[in-house]
Amino acid sequence: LGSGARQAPYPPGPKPRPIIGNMLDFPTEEASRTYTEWGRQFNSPILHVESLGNHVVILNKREDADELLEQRAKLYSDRPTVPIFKLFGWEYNIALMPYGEEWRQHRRVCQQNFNPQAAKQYETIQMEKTRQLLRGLLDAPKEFEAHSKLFSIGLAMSMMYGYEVKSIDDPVIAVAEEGNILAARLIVPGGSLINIFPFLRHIPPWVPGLPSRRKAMTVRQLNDEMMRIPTDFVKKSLAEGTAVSSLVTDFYEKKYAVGASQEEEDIIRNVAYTVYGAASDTTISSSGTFFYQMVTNPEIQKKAQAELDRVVGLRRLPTLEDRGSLPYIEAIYREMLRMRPPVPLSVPHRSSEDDHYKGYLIPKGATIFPNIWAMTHDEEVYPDPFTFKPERFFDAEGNLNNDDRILAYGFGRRVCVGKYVASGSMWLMIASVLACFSIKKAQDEEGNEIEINHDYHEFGLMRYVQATLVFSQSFLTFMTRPFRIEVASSNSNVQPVFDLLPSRS
Ligand code: HEM
Repeated sequence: LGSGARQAPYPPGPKPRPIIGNMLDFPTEEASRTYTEWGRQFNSPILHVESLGNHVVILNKREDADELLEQRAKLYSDRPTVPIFKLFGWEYNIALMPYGEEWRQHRRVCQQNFNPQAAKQYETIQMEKTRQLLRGLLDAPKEFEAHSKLFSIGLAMSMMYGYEVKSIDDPVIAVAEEGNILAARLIVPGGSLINIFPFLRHIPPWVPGLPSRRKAMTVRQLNDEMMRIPTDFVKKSLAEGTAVSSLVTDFYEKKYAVGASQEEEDIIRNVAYTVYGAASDTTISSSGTFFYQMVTNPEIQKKAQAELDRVVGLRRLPTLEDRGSLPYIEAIYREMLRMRPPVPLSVPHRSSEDDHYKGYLIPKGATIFPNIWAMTHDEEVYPDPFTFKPERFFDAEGNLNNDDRILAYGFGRRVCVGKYVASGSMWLMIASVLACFSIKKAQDEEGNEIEINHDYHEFGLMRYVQATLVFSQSFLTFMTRPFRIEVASSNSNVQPVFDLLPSRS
């Protein structure tokens, strides 16, 4: 700019302090809510904070996210990255790859394997894992958290590696969990400022809140293990002739038969590794939301069960083929991801050029957070946003409305590439659990319901129902829906639904 020209202002936000700018303003928890509050405070859906040349732009409205991240995707499809990612081994994670040829190649392989048509190949696994979940809930209802974890991680491991996770003590889970916990803590502002302020990596490791070198090394090791263990498993099972079809198995089969380049092999390894991380945590978070919303909304459960009984009947379990005829279950799925998007600030994008929007300057290199949570709690779009109300997805005639874009999956060219697979898994889980169980609060000795804790917590980029505290195990009960048993015993032609479930090994 010439000396006389005035640069367009940055979007509004908290006033920067001298030298450190907004360093102290970055929320350390509940970031999505804080940014929503800022939106009201500064009367702007677009916000800006900055410290030492690191710019962060927050988009609280869907229109702005659509305009920038979708219409102007060319400028907004990069990811913020810092050198320490490499130290962690995160350069293999597709969700974190810079926008460019390498990412494009990986994304293409994802699209080939997870597009709506290809997603159907996972239906058998989705059925199997859902039935294992039902069986687990039936046999050991108090351990429902463990079952839900096993379901989520088991799905990803089966789809990617044909690896059957038998229990949550499986070493593969332990490794992934530790890695995820560390990773999640490190990649959000507040979780670790290092992402926003790369210079912080020069600060001594004993400074609280900063990942130490040791932690970084641990992440790296866990990461390597996460890739190695299941890949070795696939190779071994192919050699032994016990391999089960999966993304990685199918690749090696092809490689051994007709050959494949090292580059292809690396891409498949990275896809499987990324999906394992990307699919597990999001699914755990959503199942937590599901159990929580169902126990707090018994009348919604009843309505859903009435639909299931009417459409599916009592003789069988729902399948993905029923999806089109179960609109209320669909609405529960939409509402679940609206109320509690598992990744409330999405995965940040990065602007690759200076851009001008609505009179503001969005500088090159800015970290862009689409605040999904703010968008799905926008009163103008979703009146009474804090109430769980599947009915909001129906029109006046009682048909599902066309609000089927699930914002929880993000935006633009970086939108969740696994969303069709995720959608199938979530839907099937909801329909199946509700077909078989009524989820209720537990009762104390006097028969009074034990109140559950309503807290959610934000953890890294993720949002969970606070596991042990909230759902302290005995606080939920899973009542098998009695009529199924009754019907079964009064009519010998009807096979009890639970007999259809695999027994627990
Ligand atoms: C309820 C479940 C899920 C939710 C809510 C979710 C959400 C998200 C979000 C918000 C992003 C970032 C989007 C953006 O940058 O704007 C993302 C990226 C991604 N997701 Fe998912 N996800 C889910 C399940 C899955 C599953 C099952 C898979 C794989 C089968 C998957 C694979 C990926 C990958 C590979 C990326 C990186 C995309 C890229 O950077 O190009 N996700 N997901």
